[in-house]
Amino acid sequence: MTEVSARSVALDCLMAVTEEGQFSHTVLNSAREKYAWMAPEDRAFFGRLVHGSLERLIQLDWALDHCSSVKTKKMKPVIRNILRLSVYQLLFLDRVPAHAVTNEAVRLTEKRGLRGLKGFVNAVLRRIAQERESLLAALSGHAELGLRRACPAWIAARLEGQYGSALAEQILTAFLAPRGLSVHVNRTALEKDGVQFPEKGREKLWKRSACCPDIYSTEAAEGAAALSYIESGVVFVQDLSSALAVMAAAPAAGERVIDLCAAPGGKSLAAADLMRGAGEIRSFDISERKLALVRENAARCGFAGIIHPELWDAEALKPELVGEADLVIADLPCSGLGVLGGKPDIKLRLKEESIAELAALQRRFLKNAVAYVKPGGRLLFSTCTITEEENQENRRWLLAEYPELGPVDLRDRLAALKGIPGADTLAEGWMQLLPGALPCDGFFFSVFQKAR
Ligand SMILES: C[S@@+](CC[C@H](N)C(=O)[O-])C[C@H]1O[C@@H](n2cnc3c(N)ncnc32)[C@H](O)[C@@H]1O
Repeated sequence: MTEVSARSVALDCLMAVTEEGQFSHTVLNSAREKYAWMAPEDRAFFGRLVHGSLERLIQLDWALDHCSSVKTKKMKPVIRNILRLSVYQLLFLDRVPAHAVTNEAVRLTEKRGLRGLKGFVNAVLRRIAQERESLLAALSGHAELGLRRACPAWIAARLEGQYGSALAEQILTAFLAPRGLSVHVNRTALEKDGVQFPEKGREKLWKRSACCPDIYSTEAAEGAAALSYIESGVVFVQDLSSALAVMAAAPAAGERVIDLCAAPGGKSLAAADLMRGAGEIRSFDISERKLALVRENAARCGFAGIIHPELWDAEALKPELVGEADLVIADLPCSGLGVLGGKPDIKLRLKEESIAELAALQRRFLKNAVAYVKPGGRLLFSTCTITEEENQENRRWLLAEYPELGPVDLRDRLAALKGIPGADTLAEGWMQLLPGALPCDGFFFSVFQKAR
């Protein structure tokens, strides 16, 4: 019975993302809060439905267009989304029998006041259930990479152009793989409070990263195993890629750090931990709402004394900070093509022309970032994307525009990455992490030192 409500919540979330343009993680977080009374498995179920339907949306619409007389574009939004949720279950989830999926979709159609379309919904879903195997075979063997791997054609073409067919396929396949939860251990808290992580008897739930000793991951559904650790600040949620970027910048105890675009605070937290809570981190962001998260995260992890969140536009220079920072972290807004696995709505939302606009925006932020670095200090420039324009081209631009910047050899700092595809550029001070090569997001980092 509660599963009916879970589907109804999933429908509301999917409508908010696809019809109103809201962000999936924001919509899902609010739904999880609002429906905290639901059984954990129902909350996990609506989360799975929304994430999966967005992740596979292109394939779901293709299957619907194949099996319905009315094309998805012409359907009423609520019907389109009821069908998407249902086709996702029919094609990609084994746990719910086809008749139950169809019955629930028909019931939902009636509940949403569209009684007259019950027959249509029923007929389309019955046909998709009947043709399931041939639809899946047609998708997985489709000549177009985008359809084969549930990604807009322009993104697939761009990745093929930049990385070649085999690597583009690897990247897009990795985005579709199930994701566990990755956390960064708060060594400062462990040392101070004598706490052990993972607790005795629960070690088997966690896998320590071979590339970064502070990162652990768990397969446990919805990260339930991690909740109490996160709440007590023993760990914080962080992908391996972000932890590697901060390790590359090597923040040290007592340093003055500026984190230019800090929210929700992941890099600031990792830096504060490597600094063992000693020094100063000015954590700027343009969003007051997101700065509240930095504040919350810092307090929970015991770093309120070192992390100082502040509302500031990275495009505006703070003259009193020019030449003051030992380290500037410029983890900049970007197209987000490296995190499609966790935020699948990016592939539905992003426009190709935004890539050039974002690359230009990054240069405006980087100009100020360079100014804050003191002689002999470091700059970390990173993004969670995998496009040449935003990453390598902006790195080359920095070196050409600011002769006082030089690359930092990162081989010793990230010795565990030796032999990993893409790690050969660490000697030049940068790396493009690609999903599939390592169990992490697609991410770019580059570290520079300013001449003394
Ligand atoms: C990639 S996220 C930063 C992630 C963060 N460094 C972390 O590790 O948790 C980019 C951030 O840039 C912020 N941002 C966007 N435009 C900005 C601006 N003009 N000035 C300052 N921050 C900005 C966004 O609010 C967002 O929080």
